[in-house]
Amino acid sequence: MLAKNPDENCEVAPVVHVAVAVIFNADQQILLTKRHASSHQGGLWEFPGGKLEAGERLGDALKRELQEELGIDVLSHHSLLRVEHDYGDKQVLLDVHSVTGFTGQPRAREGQPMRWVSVTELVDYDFPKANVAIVNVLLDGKR
Ligand SMILES: Nc1nc2c([nH]c(=O)n2[C@H]2C[C@H](O)[C@@H](COP(=O)(O)OP(=O)(O)OP(=O)(O)O)O2)c(=O)[nH]1
Ligand SMILES: [Mg+2]
Repeated sequence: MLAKNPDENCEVAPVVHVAVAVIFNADQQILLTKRHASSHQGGLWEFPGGKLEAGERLGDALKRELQEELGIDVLSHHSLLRVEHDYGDKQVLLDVHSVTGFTGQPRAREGQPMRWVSVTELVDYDFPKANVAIVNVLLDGKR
C-alpha cells in the first residue's frame, strides 16, 4: 500500500516564497513598479520580483523575474532581509535582495507603471503591508 501523502490532509495553505529585488541605480535611487490591479495586493507599489518556481534557487528566481519583468540581467546582489507576512488570504515569505549591479535599461515589459525614487521618497508610496519592514531597513540606511 502506498503511504499517504501527509500534505493531502493539510488545510493550511503553503507559504509563498517570493524573490524581491531592491534595485539601486548609480544615483542610489530605487526602482518601484506598480502591481497590476487584478493581482494579489493589486494597485499598490512594489519592489520587482515574483514567486520561486518549484525547486528553483532564490538567486535564479531573482534573475529570471527581473529579466521577465524589466529585461535586465543581474550582475550582483546580496541578501537585505527576509519578511514573513500573513495577509489572511495568503502567507508570503519575501526574500529581499539588494541588486547593486545589472546590465540593460529597465523597462516595464508587462506594461506596469515604473519609477526610480530616492530612499526618502519611499514614504510617499502605498505598498503592501509586508513592505513596511523593507522600507524601514532602507530608511535606516541599509543597502
Ligand atoms: N514582487 C513583490 N511581491 C510582493 C511585494 N510585497 C508583497 O507583499 N508581495 C507579495 C504579493 C504577492 O502575493 C507575492 C508576489 O507574487 P506575484 O504574483 O507578484 O509573483 P509573480 O511575479 O511570480 O507573478 P505571476 O507570474 O504569478 O503573475 O508577494 C513586493 O514588494 N514585491
Ligand atoms: Mg511579480
